[in-house]
Amino acid sequence: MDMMEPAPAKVNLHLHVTGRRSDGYHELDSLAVFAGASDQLLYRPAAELILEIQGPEAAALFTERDNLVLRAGRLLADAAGVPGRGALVLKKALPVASGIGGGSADAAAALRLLDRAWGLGWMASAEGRARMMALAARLGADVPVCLAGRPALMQGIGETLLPAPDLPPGGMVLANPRQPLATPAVFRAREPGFSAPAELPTGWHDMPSMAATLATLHNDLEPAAVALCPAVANVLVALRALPGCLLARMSGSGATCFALFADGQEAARAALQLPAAWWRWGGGFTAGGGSHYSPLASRAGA
Ligand SMILES: C[C@](O)(CO)[C@H](O)COP(=O)(O)OP(=O)(O)OC[C@H]1O[C@@H](n2ccc(N)nc2=O)[C@H](O)[C@@H]1O
Ligand SMILES: Nc1ncnc2c1ncn2[C@@H]1O[C@H](COP(=O)(O)OP(=O)(O)OP(=O)(O)O)[C@@H](O)[C@H]1O
Repeated sequence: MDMMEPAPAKVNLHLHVTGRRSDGYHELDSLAVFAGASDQLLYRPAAELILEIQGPEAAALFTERDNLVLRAGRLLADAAGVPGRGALVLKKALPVASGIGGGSADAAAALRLLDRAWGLGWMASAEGRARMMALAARLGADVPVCLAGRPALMQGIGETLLPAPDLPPGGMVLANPRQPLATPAVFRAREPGFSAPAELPTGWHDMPSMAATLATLHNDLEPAAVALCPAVANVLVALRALPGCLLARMSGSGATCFALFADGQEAARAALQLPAAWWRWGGGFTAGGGSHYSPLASRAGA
């Protein structure tokens, strides 16, 4: 019997670039949430660590020499001092290089799944979770939030996770014009200058009030992404024209954009009105997936 772990898409509701470190990485302030759109990772025992990739978005990874799932598995095996064996199947449903952290979600799912499969039990103790978080940060800036697997305010370069405001129920549409965008290129194309961190309330009771707050914020990578991939602007226009759309914005480094709706069923219906040539998804928020936990520090004033 296979073991399974979901790898849900991460969506940046706002993304302010607040500074730049001497090593070139950018400091961020970003409210990250998770959509129901998800990859899946399966495990069964095997003599060595191998990965098979299936699913509608698998082809983009067939030439990938160093899949993040295998990197995560090797890193965990080394850190835990175990042989690190298993046959993994990645069912890839999220578009690759699209600003919704698909690779990061897969790496985080691999850490959670192999922790269970290899009987390590790291995720069951605070000390083990801290060690796992450190491994996640070595795999990529988005991997810690994906390991946490629940809404969080990301700061630092992504390794500092603070509690998210209480989120209202609601719906989301995701749309991608099927053009990959490389994260480093988008950061490089950014106009110079920095934004202040967002000032967020402790929560929102309904989606219109959350959208009203978010409308005062922005994604600092959006202009650079539009310059590199003009189709992003078309996606934003199409999302804003959907009935019931409360706010539309790009996620992460793009090109995927999201739109917020009052409820999940309305979002699911709206997604079907977008061009079928795009990757599109509509539904509700999720608290994450699988064995998520909350390694979140406390937010000043929260
Ligand atoms: C833009 C976001 O998606 C927002 O959630 C993430 O910050 C990107 O996270 P990621 O794809 O996991 O990023 P990584 O794989 O760690 O880094 C890819 C490249 O993006 C740039 N990068 C990434 C994260 C960050 N805070 N500052 C950066 O400047 C760097 O050029 C880095 O070499
Ligand atoms: N399992 C994986 N899924 C997706 N990409 C992977 C995977 N393993 C390695 N990669 C590499 O990582 C790159 C970034 O992929 P990913 O889909 O995570 O980008 P992204 O959605 O823009 O991420 P982010 O929102 O974190 O910036 C890909 O171009 C690919 O070369």
